[in-house]
Order: sequence, then C-alpha cells, then structure tokens
Amino acid sequence: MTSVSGPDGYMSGFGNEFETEALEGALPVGQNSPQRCPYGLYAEQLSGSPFTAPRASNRRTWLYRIRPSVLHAVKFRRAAESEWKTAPHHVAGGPDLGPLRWDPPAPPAGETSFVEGMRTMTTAGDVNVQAGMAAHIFHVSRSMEREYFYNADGELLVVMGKGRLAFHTEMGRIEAEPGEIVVLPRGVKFRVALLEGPARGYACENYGAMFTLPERGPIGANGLANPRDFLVPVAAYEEVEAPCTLTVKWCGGFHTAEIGHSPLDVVAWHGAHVPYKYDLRRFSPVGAILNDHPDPSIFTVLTAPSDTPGMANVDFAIFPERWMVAEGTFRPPWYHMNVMSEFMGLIYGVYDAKPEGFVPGGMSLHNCMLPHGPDNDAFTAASFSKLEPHKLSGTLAFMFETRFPQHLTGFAGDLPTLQAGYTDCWSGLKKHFDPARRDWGAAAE
Ligand SMILES: O=C(O)Cc1cc(O)ccc1O
Ligand SMILES: [Fe+2]
Repeated sequence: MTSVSGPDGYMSGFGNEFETEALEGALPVGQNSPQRCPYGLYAEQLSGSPFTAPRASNRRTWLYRIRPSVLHAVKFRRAAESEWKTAPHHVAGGPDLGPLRWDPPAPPAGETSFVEGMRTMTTAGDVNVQAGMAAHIFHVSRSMEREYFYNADGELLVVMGKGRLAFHTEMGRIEAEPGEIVVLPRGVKFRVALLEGPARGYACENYGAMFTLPERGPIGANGLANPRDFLVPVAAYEEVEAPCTLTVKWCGGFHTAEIGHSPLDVVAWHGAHVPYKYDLRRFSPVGAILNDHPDPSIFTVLTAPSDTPGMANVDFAIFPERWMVAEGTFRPPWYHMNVMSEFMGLIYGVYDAKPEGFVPGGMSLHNCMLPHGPDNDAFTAASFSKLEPHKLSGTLAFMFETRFPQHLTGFAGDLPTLQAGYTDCWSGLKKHFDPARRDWGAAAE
C-alpha cells in the first residue's frame, strides 16, 4: 500500500520547539514516551546535539513513527565510492597554489539523483572530530524513488541554482527553487524528487556545530535573516510497504540497507532538530550608508560556530541585490588576504568584484591567505565612476567561509572548466604610484 498523508504547508521560526501531527491526536500530550503511543506508533528521539548541550544550542526531536529506525537499518552493506568526498581528503597533484575559478561544469553522464549527482569540490577539517566542511555541487536529473538517505557526517545546506526540487523528509515536505536554501540536519532521512529540471546547485556539508543565526550586536533586534522567514515543514508521512533502500553516509563511507518499507513514516513530531528552508531574497541587508566597504560578515545568513568565539567552523554569507550609496569610497570588495578560506558561487546576475568570468553555476576558491580582490575592470570602473546611488540589481552570490584550509578534490582539480587564466584578471593592474601626485586620478573623475 502506498499513501502520502499530511497537509501541505510550513511553520515559521528559527530554533523554535515546533509540534505538528498529520493525524489528529497522534502527538502524545504532556509526555514524550507514553506506555502506548496513539495509533500504535513508536516513539523515538533524534538527538542533533548532545543531551547536555546548553538550552540555546540544544536540538532534538521526538518522532512518532510507524516503525522505529532500528527496523530501517539493521543490515548495512558498503556501497560504491562516489564523487561525494569527505575530509580529511588530500589528493596529490592538482593545480598550482593560487586563487582558482571554474566555469559551470558539464552535467554528469547519465541520469543522477540528488545523492548520485553530488560532486565534491573541496573538503576542510576532519569529519572524525566533527570540525570542518565540504563544498559540493549537485546535478539532479531524476527523482529518488523508494531510495532514502541520511547523513551522519553533518548537516547539508543546499543552495538552489536551477530547477525545482521537493525534499521529502521525516519531518515533512519542503519545496525549493533558485533563490532559496534548504538545510537538512544530521541524521534526518529524506529523498529528493525532481519537480522541474534538471536541477543544479551548490551544497555546504557542515561537520561541526549546527548552523544558527549570527548575533546582530548593535544592529539590534531586526534585520539580516529574520527568524520568521525560516520555514519548517508540517508532518507528512509515507505509508509504503514495498522494497526500498536506505543509504547512510557515515565518516565518509556510503552504506546501504534493503528495507521493506519507507522510512519516512513519521506521523507526528515535536522538537527543534528540523529541516528548514529560507528564501534568500527575504534577507534584509545592512550596509555602508556614508563611506567605506564593510566586512562581508554583515551579510552572514547562517553561522556554524567553532569552539573559538568569532572563528566560525563555517559561515554562509550572501551578496544580494542592494543599493550602493557610499561617498568617496572604493565600493567593491577591497584587495585582501584572509585567514578564513572562501568558496564562492553565483546563483544569478553579476558579482561586483568580478564583472567578467564569474558566471552563474560557476565558482571560485580563495583559500587561506591567498590574495584576491577586484579584477582589473572592476578596479578601474570603481576608481573613476561617479558615485551616485546605484542599485546592484538582479544579483545573488554566496560564500562558504571556513576557518579551515579547503583542499581540492581530484574532481575539482581535473575539471575542464577550471579557468587556466583566472589570475590574469589581475595582471592588467598597473603601477600608478607617483610621489608627485598626492591627488592621483583627480583629473580623470
Ligand atoms: O572575496 C570576495 O569577493 C568576498 C568578499 C566580499 C567582500 O565584500 C569583502 C570581502 C570578501 O572576502
Ligand atoms: Fe574574499
């Protein structure tokens, strides 16, 4: 028998305790683990943080399901290797050290599901100590049918680039389109259906503490990513009694179990360890309203902290459409070297530091302490343009920024779309220094 039950929809908020039931009365009242659960369901706790984590970062969910997870996954067999790699993963060879950039890669050969079409560009840190991340790209040309997956290695932040996907999770269903992100927490089972495709995008796998909202400090109680814009699915369950597979990614290995039913059989749940989506177009940016170019941390959507305050395991920042109004200022990003490692992608439009060569579906890697900044065209234009209010319209770029150096995979190093001449974008930067011209460039304005 196959059926999918539950209302379509979302609940709103970030880090809340949510509760939802697809069948009236399925949620036990006043306790988590009654002697007998309503409708003959099994109670199960999924812990995303240690039991003893401080309240603010404690994340667990109680699931009321048709079968307990022990019946989903009793006999795992190692599955084939894939292009989805895990840190530590250091390959010999590859391109010489330097800033790197890629054009969009060709789709993989043959049809690929969300899991099959995941290809790792970089890995950082070490999954065994729950620190670090991986930057992936994915390409989806087929739905996962009776194939389910969960990741024990971390949470997955999915940045939609093209097409539309439906993430059927234990907690319910999330639909996503370009401009939106979806976060799938560690241990949550799901399958991904293709709604409109092929679909492609980027993903950040976070091995560390879960993504949370950054502090706003003096910005105050509002702005940036507002909690109410985060959407969590309502309960929906599959009652599928047919051969299915469940694959787990565990410390970099893939293991598959053959099971006789869908593991998305959660009829009701309550808790805070939840999948969610967020529309990046709802981000409320704060920027320079007089002068100077602020640090990109003002555009942090989500941060996954490390044990060192202010030194994120990984930050997810975006460069959304916004007004540029700063006076007497070089408006694009400054030239810089950064202890953090920056992986960037472009969802749509033009990125102000790189008007040429950085295209939607492409990516760049500016690793730990490797210099980068505006290309020659951007420098010249920004140095001499009239500084009127100017809107950067129809643009959305993002950055995965981690405290750990990012190591290229063999896949990334061998990609034919790796731009051999990327660093030439700076080669036209001339020496302008003239000890006699304190007002350099003034006449040209
Ligand atoms: O390198 C980049 O393009 C990302 C970036 C943008 C910015 O506005 C300031 C610093 C920074 O690393
Ligand atoms: Fe940078």
